[in-house]
Parts: sequence; C-alpha cells; structure tokens
Amino acid sequence: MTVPNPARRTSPRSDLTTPPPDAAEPRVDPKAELDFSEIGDVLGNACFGCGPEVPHGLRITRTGHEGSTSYGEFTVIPEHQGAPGLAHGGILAAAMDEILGTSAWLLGGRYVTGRLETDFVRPVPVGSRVHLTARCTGVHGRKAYMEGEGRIGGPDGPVAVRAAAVFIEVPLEHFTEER
Ligand SMILES: CCCCCCCCCCCCCCCC(=O)SCCNC(=O)CCNC(=O)[C@H](O)C(C)(C)COP(=O)(O)OP(=O)(O)OC[C@H]1O[C@@H](n2cnc3c(N)ncnc32)[C@H](O)[C@@H]1OP(=O)(O)O
Repeated sequence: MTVPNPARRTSPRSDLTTPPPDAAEPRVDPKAELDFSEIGDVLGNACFGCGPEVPHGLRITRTGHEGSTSYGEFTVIPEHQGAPGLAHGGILAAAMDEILGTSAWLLGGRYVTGRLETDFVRPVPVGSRVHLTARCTGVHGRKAYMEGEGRIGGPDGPVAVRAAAVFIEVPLEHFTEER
C-alpha cells in the first residue's frame, strides 16, 4: 500500500476555503441542535448520503456532535468501488460533503455546498468503516467555512481523506422553486 508522504501539505484548504481574517466564530443554533437527531425526517430519508434505506447509498450514521464539530460513520460496500477493491474517490468526496453539511446544519441556516476541496491521502479498501469528522472554521456573511477528515481503522486511525469547503446560506425557495 502507498505510504503517504509526510511532507505533503496537511490541509486541503485553498484561499477560497480559508475564512477571511474578519470571519466570525461559528455559533451553534440551539434549535438546529435540537433537530439534529431528526435530520433524517427533514430529508425524507431519500438522501444518498444518509438515507438509511437508499439502495447503494452511503447510509452515513450521525453519531453525535460537540459544538459545530459533528461525527459520522459509514461502511464502504462493493457498490462504492472504483479501482478493484478500493473506494471510488467520488464516494469519499460525497461522504465528506455529507458530514460537512451536517456541521453547517448545526449553524441554523439552510446551507448548500458551493465549493468542495478534497485530498485523498490513502486508499480505502472496500469493507472499511470510515469515521467522519467535520467542523466550521468561520462564518462570513452567507458563507460558512468548513473542514473535516475521514479516518479508517477506528476513530483515531490514520486519515484517509480530508476536505475543506465553503457552504452558502440560501433561502427556502432554493429547495422549493420549480426549475
Ligand atoms: C442540502 C442541504 C439541505 C438542508 C437540509 C438539512 C441538511 C442536513 C444535513 C445534510 C447534509 C447534506 C450535505 C450535502 C450538501 C449538498 O450537496 S448541497 C448540493 C450541491 N450544491 C448545490 O447544488 C449548490 C448549487 N449552487 C447554487 O445554487 C449557487 O451557486 C449558490 C451556491 C447558492 C450561490 O449562488 P448565489 O446565492 O447567487 O450566491 P452568490 O451571490 O453567487 O455568492 C454568495 C457568496 O458566496 C460566494 N460563493 C459562491 N459560490 C462559491 C464557490 N463555489 N466557492 C467559493 N465561494 C463561493 C460568493 O463569492 C459570495 O461571496 P461574497 O461576495 O458574499 O463574499
């Protein structure tokens, strides 16, 4: 298996996903926190990332949060394969999108992913349990800056994937208007 180069940069952030100096500290909305366990109900269980019965979906389980830092897990199944025996990179990016979106949800607004940057640090074998963590690093206007990682071999195992993102707050009409 390829050994990650320790000299490689340790953050996937570009300038676009780095909060500006005047960004505000993230504040968890107590209402969003209360709804945290009911996100599945909000999404109607059809979400590719977290729908518990979506065929071949990621079926990410949200395992808890501390402040805006949220935790989740999923198992890479054969249908998530890219190269033989290994998770497809797009699947790992989708998993990061989901957990980053969960932390954005805790801020209380309706956020969508504007930009998602991903570093694939080590291959993830099919059958792996991936432990996901995400946090908000700052809020600036409608933009929430997010970062996180996915580990294999346990919650404290080596990092396999890192991501940074900008989520943009949108009005309800974003989801309801006809297109
Ligand atoms: C889905 C959630 C449902 C909620 C239910 C509960 C959820 C519970 C957890 C579930 C977790 C799910 C996690 C999956 C989350 C997705 O996967 S969401 C789906 C993927 N994303 C999309 O479909 C978004 C598609 N894009 C768009 O609709 C529009 O481009 C956007 C993002 C709304 C922005 O358009 P806009 O409203 O016209 O905003 P705009 O004025 O252009 O930009 C506003 C600011 O954002 C900045 N910005 C805009 N785009 C970018 C960008 N790509 N990069 C950097 N900055 C940007 C602008 O520079 C601007 O900055 P300032 O000038 O204010 O400093």
